[in-house]
Amino acid sequence: MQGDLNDCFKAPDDLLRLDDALAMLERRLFPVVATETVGLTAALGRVLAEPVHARTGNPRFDNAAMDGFCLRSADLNAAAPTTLPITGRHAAGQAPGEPLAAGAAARIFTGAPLPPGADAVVMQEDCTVDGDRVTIPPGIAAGNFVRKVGEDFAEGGVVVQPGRRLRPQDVAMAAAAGVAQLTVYRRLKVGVFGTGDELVEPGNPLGPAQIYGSNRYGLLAALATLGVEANDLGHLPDRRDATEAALKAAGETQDLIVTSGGVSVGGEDHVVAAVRALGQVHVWRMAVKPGKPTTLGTVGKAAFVGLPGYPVSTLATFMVVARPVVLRLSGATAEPLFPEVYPLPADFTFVKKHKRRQFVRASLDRSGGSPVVRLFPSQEPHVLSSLVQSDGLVDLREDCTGVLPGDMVSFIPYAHILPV
Ligand SMILES: Nc1nc2c(c(=O)[nH]1)N[C@H]1C(S)=C(S)[C@@H](COP(=O)(O)OP(=O)(O)OC[C@H]3O[C@@H](n4cnc5c(N)ncnc54)[C@H](O)[C@@H]3O)O[C@H]1N2
Ligand code: MOO
Repeated sequence: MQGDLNDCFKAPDDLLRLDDALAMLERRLFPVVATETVGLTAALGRVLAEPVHARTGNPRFDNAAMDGFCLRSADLNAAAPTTLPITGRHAAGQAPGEPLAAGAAARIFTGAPLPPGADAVVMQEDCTVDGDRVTIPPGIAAGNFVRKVGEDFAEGGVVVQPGRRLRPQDVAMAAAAGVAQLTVYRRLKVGVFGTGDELVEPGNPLGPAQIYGSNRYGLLAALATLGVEANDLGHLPDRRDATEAALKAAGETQDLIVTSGGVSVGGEDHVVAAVRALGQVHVWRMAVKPGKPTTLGTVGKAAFVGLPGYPVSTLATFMVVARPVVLRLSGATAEPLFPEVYPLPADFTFVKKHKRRQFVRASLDRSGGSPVVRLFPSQEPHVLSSLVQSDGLVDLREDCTGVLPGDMVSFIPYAHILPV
């Protein structure tokens, strides 16, 4: 194990930097899927392909922000209370009807259109009602507690931009704009393979030297969070012919193929050779830890991402490399390929090799008040507990050579890069 990792630390200069890889993806990847129309209840997580134009403005008309009384502000005394007759009643959903007479007030409820002439609402808690008369305190100006027409968005305007992976608030916005059907990209078809003769399906007995295959399940779950059609294509054995045949078939049915394992330099690592035979390898090996053997290419008509086999390496490289590929191929251009990082003080010491971008697993410790970043004790790529028992990744850039307590480090919560 340590021998493998020592090799990881060599950090030769010819490895592709992550930022260069992301810039390349940004330039070269475009949506590969056609569009379809979905209703609002099916829209969450789908990628919007055409702008949503508002069929109506919001607010659609001037309306009351509070339950109370509407009036003409010009009728009020500037410095003393004003008593006005109550001449009407306006509830939400009712047409405003006749204009409000000069020198009068009307009962009004939240959301009701203001009658013509009224320009202010006073909340009922501030008014004194005596029979059919209401006394209004001084100091009420025009516009008081009035929701003005078009304040939120205008009729005909774009309320949700294409390229957005629709969030609950985007769905609500489309509904508020009166749009029932949205044009979205079809779900990207992503085929997932595990690789390795040692792998056994969870739930089955293990033979000597066998282990449970976990990466496929991690990847299928991670892909599900991106709104794609994730297809479980099973395990590839450590045989070149079988690997090639399975990848070839997937290249005909999938938009993207994601594999884990079999991309390093071992005699049983057949994936890269198979991809070369079937298509092209654009990137093999990156200056990222974990993730050195990460492979990008094409197989038939499908894009290909080969992730390293160690379970932590698989999911970490999914977050920083595969996720951007999925976003771009799905048409999701509204969000950055790499998530926002949060500068936070480190509560650890770490020695890092120069020239290699490194993502370490860490948690936020708030026991002392404001949060500090605490490193998970093991950063070995086979220690899946490091992902399970931590809150996010710390992004240590190529030029960083180490971290001391109190240094500011860039923290990426899993909630941002691998949300449920
Ligand atoms: N001589 C060298 N050896 C290695 C190098 C290197 O540069 N030179 N790189 C090391 C690094 S770093 C990594 S990462 C691994 C990646 O190699 P592979 O992507 O080919 O991964 P495998 O060898 O297939 O598997 C590695 C490890 O992970 C286990 N594994 C694989 N798939 C699964 C799965 N689906 N579920 C659970 N566990 C899985 C596998 O049994 C191995 O233990 O290569 C180093 N070697
Ligand atoms: O460190 Mo490897 O590069 O674990 O993926």
